[in-house]
Amino acid sequence: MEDLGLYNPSNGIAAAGFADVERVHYNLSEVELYEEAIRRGEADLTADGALRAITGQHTGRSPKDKFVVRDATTESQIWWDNNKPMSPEDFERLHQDMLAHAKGKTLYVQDLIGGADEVNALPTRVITELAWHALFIRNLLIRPDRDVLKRFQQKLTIINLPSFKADPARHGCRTETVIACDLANGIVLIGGTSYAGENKKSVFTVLNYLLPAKGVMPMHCSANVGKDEDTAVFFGLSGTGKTTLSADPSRTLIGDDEHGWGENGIFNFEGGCYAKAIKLSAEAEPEIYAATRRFGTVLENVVLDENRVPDFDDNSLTENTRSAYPLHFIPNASATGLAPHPKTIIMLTADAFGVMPPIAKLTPEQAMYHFLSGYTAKVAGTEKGVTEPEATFSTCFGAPFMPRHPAEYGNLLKDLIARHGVDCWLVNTGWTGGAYGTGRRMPIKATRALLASALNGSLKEAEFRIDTNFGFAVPVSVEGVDTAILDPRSTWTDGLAYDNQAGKLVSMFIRNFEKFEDHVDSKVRDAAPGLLVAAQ
Ligand SMILES: Nc1ncnc2c1ncn2[C@@H]1O[C@H](COP(=O)(O)OP(=O)(O)O)[C@@H](O)[C@H]1O
Ligand SMILES: C=C(OP(=O)(O)O)C(=O)O
Ligand SMILES: [Mn+2]
Repeated sequence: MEDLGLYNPSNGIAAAGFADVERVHYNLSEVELYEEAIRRGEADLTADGALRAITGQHTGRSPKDKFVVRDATTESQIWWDNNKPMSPEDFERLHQDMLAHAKGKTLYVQDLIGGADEVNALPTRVITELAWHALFIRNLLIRPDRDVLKRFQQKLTIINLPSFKADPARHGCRTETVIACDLANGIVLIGGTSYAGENKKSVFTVLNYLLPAKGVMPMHCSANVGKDEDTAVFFGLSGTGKTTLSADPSRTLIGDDEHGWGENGIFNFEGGCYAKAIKLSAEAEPEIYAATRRFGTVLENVVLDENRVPDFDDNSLTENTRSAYPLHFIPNASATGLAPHPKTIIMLTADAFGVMPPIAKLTPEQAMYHFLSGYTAKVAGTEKGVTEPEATFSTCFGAPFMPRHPAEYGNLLKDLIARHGVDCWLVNTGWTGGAYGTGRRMPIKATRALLASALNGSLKEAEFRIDTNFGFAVPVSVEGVDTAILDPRSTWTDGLAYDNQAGKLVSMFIRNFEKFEDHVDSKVRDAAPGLLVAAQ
């Protein structure tokens, strides 16, 4: 039975090949989705009125199970070294099998928009098996007005059936879990995982494919804007602080994760945030904490106590606990998702080796070098006994979401930085006083103080030293910040151990960059770390 409500029947999901489903709910409201999710036993109400769901086996994304259809359109467009191909035949079989799997099921449809900029907006229909996924994606994307819904025409369709198990022999995938992107036809199929983040990052992947063709730079970054219309964007891999640091009471939040940069400035792709909830504290992150403890928010894998109060310190389900809420749950969020051309670019890294300074000024060439490198370090925190951090180089600070060659994104960014005279900084939100295991995480307070002076322009006037390992400029003292942390070597008890660790990290950068050397000019190659030391 199709409950078409506001809909022109020609745009029901029957037209997309679904037949004999038990029921389809179109664009249910938050309250209705709560009722559905709780009635069906998918989720629980928390003491604060949030909706809590547990995802089981998958508590994070499955990048190894993500595929892009390789056809005549995508063949020459995609960076195949980084994207796994799927044949159109395998995709079609997967599609048909998922449509068959949906028979007899209740489905939830949300018609939403990816992209706050009207010209670049991607109307997206998300068809889910789980009511709580429908609420998640409704919180995360842009919710069109009711009158827009009446004439909604999707350009992207996401079908997400967590109970569907893919068959590697039949569908050309790797495991029972699959995220298959047909970029030419605007269809994403998700099966075998209920981690909600796959939904939002699928929209991001499609926009990362579409926008460069229009000369628009898609970015894995958060963004906010100050009173003087001074926009800042914060690039960074997962866990580096995009969401945490973009929530700033003195600035208007544009978005916490994905933006485009076009002719008129930047625009959010989304209409909501997806914050990490592990160890969330009211003191360090008051806005996110408040947004997390209220009606409408979806909590993912957060443990509740016997009174259904969230315990943010409990990592027994995963380290990657999440809170998903609409943008307006942050008090000073933008209503439009639009902001002027950035004045400042921050590249965030969580360096678990404790080598990088808490902030460094980058030349445009160094910015390009670090953008293409995309360095952060993962800590093996969830595995017992493992204390060694692991370096990650994920180009454009988001390799799993980039269908095109990094040089395409790099060239777009390089031109934008030059055209708008943007100041670029590298910020280490990772370890200080030693590597992970010995040192401690950079205090959020210190990071915020350094960012404040970078964004208000005063930091540019500071005295700088040139870092002998990385060649970038590091401030010697900053008002309101403990001078000692500005020089990471001095925070280690053993200076030679620092030099040794720094040398290892420099080598990792150099080895990683080899694949980009033919794609950049000599000035960017010369921005590599270690060269300064060698020249001395
Ligand atoms: N100095 C710091 N700067 C930013 N985040 C920090 C810092 N120290 C600890 N954190 C924690 O690290 C995590 C950063 O995660 P988040 O902002 O969600 O990253 P992203 O959005 O880039 O994935 C949060 O849990 C935050 O509390
Ligand atoms: C949603 C995600 O992004 P981030 O951790 O950057 O917030 C994710 O990696 O699943
Ligand atoms: Mn985030």
